[in-house]
This record gives sequence, C-alpha cells and structure tokens, in this order.
Amino acid sequence: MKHTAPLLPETIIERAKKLNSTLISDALGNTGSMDYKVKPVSPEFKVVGTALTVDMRAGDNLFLHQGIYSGSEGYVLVADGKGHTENAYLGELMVGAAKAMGLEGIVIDGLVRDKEALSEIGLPVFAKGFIPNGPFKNGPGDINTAISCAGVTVVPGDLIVGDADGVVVVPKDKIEDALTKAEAKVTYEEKRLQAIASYEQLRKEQGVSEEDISRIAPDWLAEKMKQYGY
Ligand SMILES: O=C([O-])CC(=O)C(=O)O
Ligand SMILES: [Mg+2]
Repeated sequence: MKHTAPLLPETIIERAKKLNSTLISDALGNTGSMDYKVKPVSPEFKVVGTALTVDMRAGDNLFLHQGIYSGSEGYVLVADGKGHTENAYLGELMVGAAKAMGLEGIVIDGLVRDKEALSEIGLPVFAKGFIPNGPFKNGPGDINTAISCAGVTVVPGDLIVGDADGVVVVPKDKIEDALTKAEAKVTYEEKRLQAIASYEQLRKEQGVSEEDISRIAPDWLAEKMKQYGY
C-alpha cells in the first residue's frame, strides 16, 4: 500500500478555485485535458482538489471502494477505468459514501450509473457516460500510484480542476507557474471582454467603420495575418 500524497496548500486551492479548466489548460500550453468524453454528470458540477489515484482492472471497482475509504476532505479521487464501456464503476451508494467521507469529487475514465441520484447527491462526479450494468469486485488494482487516466498522466498530489468543459490535470511541479499564467490570462480576458462589449455598443449607437476593427480584434491578429496577405 502506498501513502496518500499530502494535500496541496490551501492558498493553491483557493487560487485554482477562482480560475477554471480552460484558463489552466491555456496556461499549460493547450495541454492537460483528459479525453473530451470525461464530463460532469451534471453541468454545474465543479471540482478543485489534490489527486488521490486509483488504478482498476477494466470493469472491476474493488480498488475504487477501497480508495473512497482512503480519502478525506481536499482529495479528488481519480480512477483509471481503462475507458471500459460495459460496466459502470460506481453508483449512488459509492458516491454517497464518498461525500460522507468528505472527498471533493470523483473522476473516472469509464462509465457510472444512477445518473439522477448522482445529480441530486451533488458530489461532483466526472465520467464518460452511463450504463446500468454493475461492476465486478475482485481486483486487482492499486491506490496512490501514477496512472494514465483518459489520456493524461496523473501522479498522486497533482492538482485536479474540473468543470463543465472537462477535467484538467496540473503536474505538481507546474502548479505555481500554471496558476500565475492563468491569473494573467484572466486580466487579459477581462480587458478583451470590455473591448468586445464597447465595440458592440459603439456599433449600435454610432455605427463603425473598417478602422474601428482594431477596437475589437485582438492585438496579435493583424500581425499574424500579414503572411497571408491581409
Ligand atoms: O455496485 C457497486 O459497487 C456500485 C453501485 O452500484 C453503487 O455504488 O451504488
Ligand atoms: Mg448501486
């Protein structure tokens, strides 16, 4: 049995909660996202926390059960279900237990069941879809080892950020840099949103001409388009 990685500092978690999956992926150079099929069971679900990993045999959730009772507040269970599509890895009982244990959420490369109950319980669960078939419970599997989950490497202790767009994994040694870059992107995007809104107002109230395009288009566009003769 391997030890659970220490929780990421609360300052890191609070900063990440003010961001979202897309800003963080931008900060990682358009990387970090799990397969696009991994989505929240309910679109309003969001999760930020420290990865606690589970490796499972395809279609078998024995180690996911154990993982739930190894967890506590601050951790997101990230389980490699090998993209298996014939059995669900969890349902309302396990999600209820995970919530009772204080876990922040569960991310699975695979399917789940009891969709309506999962939406009501409210613990953010991210998965590739739903199927009524239940899982086997024989193992083998592992807890707190490096896994590959839906196309991304997850090491225990990594930062997990999930929302309506999907799930992004930030390797431990890149967290500080990624958060700093994502925070700078927030400032940039706020300015862009303002420019876009002012242009719309100007167009409706006074009308605009071709020169006014520089008021709405991003600064880098004209320079990049020169090579194409624009
Ligand atoms: O059978 C299982 O292990 C999963 C399940 O149905 C539940 O959590 O409700
Ligand atoms: Mg059940």
